[in-house]
Amino acid sequence: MQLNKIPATVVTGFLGSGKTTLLSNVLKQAAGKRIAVIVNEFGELDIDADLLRSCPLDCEDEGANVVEGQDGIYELANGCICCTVEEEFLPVMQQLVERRDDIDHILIETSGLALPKPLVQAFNWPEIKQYCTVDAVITVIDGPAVAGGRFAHDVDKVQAQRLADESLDHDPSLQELLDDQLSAADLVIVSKNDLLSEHERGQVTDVVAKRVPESVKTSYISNGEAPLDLLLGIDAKAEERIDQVHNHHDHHHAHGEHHDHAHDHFDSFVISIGEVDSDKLQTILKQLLSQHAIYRAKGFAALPGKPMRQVLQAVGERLDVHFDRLWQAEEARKTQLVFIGKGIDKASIEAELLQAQIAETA
Ligand SMILES: Nc1nc2c(ncn2[C@@H]2O[C@H](COP(=O)(O)OP(=O)(O)OP(=O)(O)O)[C@@H](O)[C@H]2O)c(=O)[nH]1
Repeated sequence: MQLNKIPATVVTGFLGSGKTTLLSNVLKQAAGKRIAVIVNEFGELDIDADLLRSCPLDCEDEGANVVEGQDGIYELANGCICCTVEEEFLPVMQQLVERRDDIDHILIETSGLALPKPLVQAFNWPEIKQYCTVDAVITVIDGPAVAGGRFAHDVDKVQAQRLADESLDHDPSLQELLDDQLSAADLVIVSKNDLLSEHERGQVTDVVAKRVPESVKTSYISNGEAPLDLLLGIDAKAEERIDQVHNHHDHHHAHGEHHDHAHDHFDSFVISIGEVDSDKLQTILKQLLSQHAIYRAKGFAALPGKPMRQVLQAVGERLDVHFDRLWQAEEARKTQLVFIGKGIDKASIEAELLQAQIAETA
């Protein structure tokens, strides 16, 4: 009898495209399923794992059983999973394989700068292949960003002309990442459908159609809300044909040589300051987002006298802010934000943000 392999779903997509939002919805819906989650972050702070763990106030506690031990969420922070397959990903997969009787499904969120191919190829390593299969590579793309020509300059001529003047948006490495992340897709999820007009939806459809075969389904979703049977149980066995998928970055990975990888050209740092004035912080952040090539900023803010922690999420120039949960007794109340971008300077960004810090009173 053939051994039932554990299905693993690889969720990939650029910084801020909506991967964590999608995962968190899967976990909410997957009642009774025992799911192990591997979250990989490019920055040094594992904010996504923290967000997936944090239970909102209205949490009804009826979602998936995230598998026991390390609470089932494995964090691979500080690096890109596609470059640390052997050192970081494989050992975690080996741990999961040992616990295979307790696991129904594995969900893997790659960092926004990761290429899915090397990760999927790792499923052909004998230690993994015997017990696991890639159920699907799900590529999440940010609908409004793609329609706005942020990645692909074939969106439309007027946009392309406008973008030609904006160095922030005119970045060929982003197009390569989009191509490479889409080339491995078994399912394409276009996120932020709520922000798309009919015309923009058509633009996104055109961009996707040029990059994936017709057999690959595309779904438009809002706030990660997709039915579970759309996302899980696709049974694509993606590892079996991943070697045929062509990537811009193939040669960099071919001989374990990662030095000129696309994401080497991105800067990432964490800024940690004290309690802040929220309005001031948001004003400063918005200014920074419009002036610098910051692709992603996210983290938490501590506000004086507020028992709740504030989450800040910036994607491109859009900033979302909400309170997610109470600060816990053992946590230091501080404001911590990770920045990922190009040519961005930690000292100058920190100096700006410090203007929002509340002076400590003795
Ligand atoms: N309006 C809207 N916002 C969304 C949607 N999906 C995600 N967002 C927001 O987009 C931001 C980024 O979402 P995440 O789910 O954290 O994106 P991610 O791909 O996990 O980001 P990284 O892990 O940093 O690459 C957050 O502020 C989300 O609330 C959506 O469908 N509609």
